Amino acid sequence: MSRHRDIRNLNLADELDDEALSDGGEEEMTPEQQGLHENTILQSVRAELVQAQMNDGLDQVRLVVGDEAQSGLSDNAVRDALWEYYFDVERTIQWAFEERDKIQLAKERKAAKEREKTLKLAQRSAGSSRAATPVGSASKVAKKAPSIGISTPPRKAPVDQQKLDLSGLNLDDNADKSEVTVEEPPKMSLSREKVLEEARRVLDDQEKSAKQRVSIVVIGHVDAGKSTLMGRLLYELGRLDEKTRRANERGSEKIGKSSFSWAWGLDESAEERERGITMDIALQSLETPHRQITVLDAPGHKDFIPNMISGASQADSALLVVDAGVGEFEAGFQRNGQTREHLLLVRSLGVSQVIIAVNKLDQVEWSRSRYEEICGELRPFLTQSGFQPSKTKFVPVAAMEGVNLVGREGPAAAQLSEWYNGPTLVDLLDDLVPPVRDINAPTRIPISNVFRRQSSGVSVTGRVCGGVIQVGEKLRVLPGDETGISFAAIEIDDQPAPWAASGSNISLHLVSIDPVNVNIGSVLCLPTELVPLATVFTARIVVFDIEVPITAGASVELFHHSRDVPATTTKLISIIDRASGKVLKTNPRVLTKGSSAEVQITLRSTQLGGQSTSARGIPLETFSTNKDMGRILLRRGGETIAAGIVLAING
Ligand SMILES: Nc1nc2c(ncn2[C@@H]2O[C@H](COP(=O)(O)OP(=O)(O)OP(=O)(O)O)[C@@H](O)[C@H]2O)c(=O)[nH]1
Repeated sequence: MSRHRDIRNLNLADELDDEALSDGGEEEMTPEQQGLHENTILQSVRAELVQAQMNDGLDQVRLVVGDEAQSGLSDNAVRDALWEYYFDVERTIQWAFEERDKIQLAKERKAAKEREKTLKLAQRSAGSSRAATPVGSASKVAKKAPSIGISTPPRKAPVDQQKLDLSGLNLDDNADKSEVTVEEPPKMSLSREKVLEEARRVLDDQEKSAKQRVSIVVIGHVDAGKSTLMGRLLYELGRLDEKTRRANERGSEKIGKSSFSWAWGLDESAEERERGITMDIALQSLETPHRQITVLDAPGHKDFIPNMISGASQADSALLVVDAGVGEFEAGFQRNGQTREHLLLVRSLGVSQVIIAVNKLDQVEWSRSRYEEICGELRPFLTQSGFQPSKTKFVPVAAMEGVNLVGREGPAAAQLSEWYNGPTLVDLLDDLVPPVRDINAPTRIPISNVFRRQSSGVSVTGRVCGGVIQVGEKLRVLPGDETGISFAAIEIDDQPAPWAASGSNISLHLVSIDPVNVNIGSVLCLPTELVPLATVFTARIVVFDIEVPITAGASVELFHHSRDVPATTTKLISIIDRASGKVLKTNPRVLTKGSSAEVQITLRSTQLGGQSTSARGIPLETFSTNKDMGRILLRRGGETIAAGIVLAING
């Protein structure tokens, strides 16, 4: 039986051969870019594995566990076995990442020690009685973290770095000659009360006069035109300069993908550009007359739904892009299409306002009836999914030609102008309702991305889900027992800020921390206001349109912000009437589609290298304590089966 690709046998030289894609391929990658590039490759390997597994996974598992008829195993048992297998693959890859990071860290520590030794020797031999200036002290400004997502286009790697087993992940001794600095945390400039006061004042002022901040996740079926739309919009609003646009045009033409040139404004990794699909969340910011908008461009392909969930959990609102093409809209909207799944997911994650851009109208000759047909199909589904009609807005667009994004001038828009005189996309974006910011709540920052640095510290991105933080403040990272970590810089939309309040999408540079303990899905909080760690909890869930019912003891994948872990629905407690909240049935045997239920969920232990490791608690809170921290999703076999809220932490 063909097992999954063993990543230790991958030929990185082949994987990295992206000369044709890189703009200025003769330049060597910086170690930071090399690290990002390797991450991109591992992510794509993971995607490939999942895809291969989903394609022939059931057959493969049948080979292992035996044909159903012979073994007497039920379909459910086979599916569970498949999921065990899937998690095994996931853990192996995770393990490779962690090994790479550990080795990198050990090297950094060694280099730092050697540096310290050399400094001491130098001082002694100079006979100086002065203390050495600490290297990389507060005055030495940390190098800017790469912006969020895989946004630095990788350069071609030198050939001798292009080998992969674990040593090929850029771990050989000669690979790292970068200077290692030890940064000291800066001091807090204001007391906590003062920061809260200032935050309140600034947010009030913003509400009255300045631009208010909102974040939006761009969702929709694969190839609907999400990245093209955002790339073109960035250009129209002056956020993408002419030079970059031309470079993207030339680059995409060179590899025969000229129709993706606008998408290159957001899809920046070589893998994404080569395949013509978005794989990870790309983060950008743009301004409309009254809004400062953080844009999270999500992947449409079903293999990357976990990344899409991570993006959606950081957003206040959604922009759904649908393809008006005949058969294309229908493909996205059918059962299992991502138009449906994405809408359900974002609503379950708390997003209540959505703009629907009906795209590629140029392909249907600007047909008004096609536009109205699509709006008519979507409206009832939006209402059923829990979106209020007043919070759903439709807009006809053609992303490639830039029609009705900021205006409707020029011949390309003439046919649309004959029947449409409503708002443009920018008008609707400018009207988005900003989030309610609970700045008095305990500080919570679920980490959505981690950038380990060649020097000291680690940069993370995430959304503040409650409270306020300021530069220099001590934080705790959970899970883990690392206390007293601190951060040297905050960025909001790539701009440095002294503090950040609930609802902001931020990038933080953490110092005085062992980077091994900072992972995607970890939560940062104040040491005085810890988040509970849960391995068992009770949740109220709504079951999606599934074919195989949920049973007690079923294996599921639990999603919470950017984390996904294996879990089991250990108890089906009751079926609830959605409208009245009354218990309809206790201890049901199964949960079928559309039902609302209370269940107990237990995190599962994992198998790594043949050994079972017990489940580690994840930072979780009840929905009544913090809405953003108390939402979960359940997936199985690559399908989202339920969404829910946490009612109680049981252990
Ligand atoms: N004719 C026409 N084609 C478009 C338009 N917008 C996008 N496309 C094409 O649709 C294809 C997919 O565009 P992308 O922007 O990559 O789609 P996406 O939704 O971001 O794709 P994923 O993120 O991978 O799901 C590309 O070939 C685009 O050129 C449009 O307005 N008109």
